[in-house]
Amino acid sequence: MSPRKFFVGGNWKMNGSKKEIEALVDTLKKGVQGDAVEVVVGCPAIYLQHTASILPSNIALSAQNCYKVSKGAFTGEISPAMIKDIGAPWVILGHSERRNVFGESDQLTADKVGHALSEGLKVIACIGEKLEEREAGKTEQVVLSQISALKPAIGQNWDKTVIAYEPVWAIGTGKTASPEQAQEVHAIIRDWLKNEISSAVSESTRIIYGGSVTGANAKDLAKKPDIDGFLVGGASLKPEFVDICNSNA
Ligand SMILES: O=C(COP(=O)(O)O)NO
Repeated sequence: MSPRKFFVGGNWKMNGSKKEIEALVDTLKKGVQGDAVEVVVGCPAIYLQHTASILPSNIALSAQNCYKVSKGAFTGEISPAMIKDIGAPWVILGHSERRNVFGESDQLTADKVGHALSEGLKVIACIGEKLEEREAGKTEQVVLSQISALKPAIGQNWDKTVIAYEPVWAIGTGKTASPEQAQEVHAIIRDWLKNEISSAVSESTRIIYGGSVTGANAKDLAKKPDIDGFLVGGASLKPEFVDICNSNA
């Protein structure tokens, strides 16, 4: 079990409607009591303002992406300033779908992370290897390369950053990393934080797991000492998300 405050993020991705979000928030209101767990929900940008208006105070709102500057001729993009303006304190950045579907590089991800933090947002920064990289024995090399690229952007803002380890081969596939597989990589990340940043940052930074987390497998994953919570996709749209939020109890 982790000594850090448990953190569960829901990543709704490109799903939902005003009606569906209202129903989901109602379920969360009834199931997620108090603030023993830090719960954050990431909704599509178009619904951020509406969701901000109906979320209870113990659940925080996150955007799923943003650009690397505050304003300008970037059609279709949103900025950290806009996300803050509508009352969302968090943003998810570097998700594997941004990297692999939309071609976002380590550098662009770092630029976005640095700008979002400089604008006062808190960041869930995602890293994770592809199946072929794991099968080639490159998991540690890939994951540490990705987090190293974020180091200058995060700077002194590790207290506003959560690291999400999301193996690409586990996202949306139903093939969850085993607790042992996830713990092994989380421990590698924790060691990197200690050696590259500081012991204090290593001890305090939440490292959360994402990739086919469900109400059924969350408890076993949560028992591992370096798994500090989850970033949940599909299951965050279902009532079982409440079970995942309560999985470290
Ligand atoms: O992308 C994910 C995980 O998605 P799933 O839970 O659907 O595998 N989190 O950001």
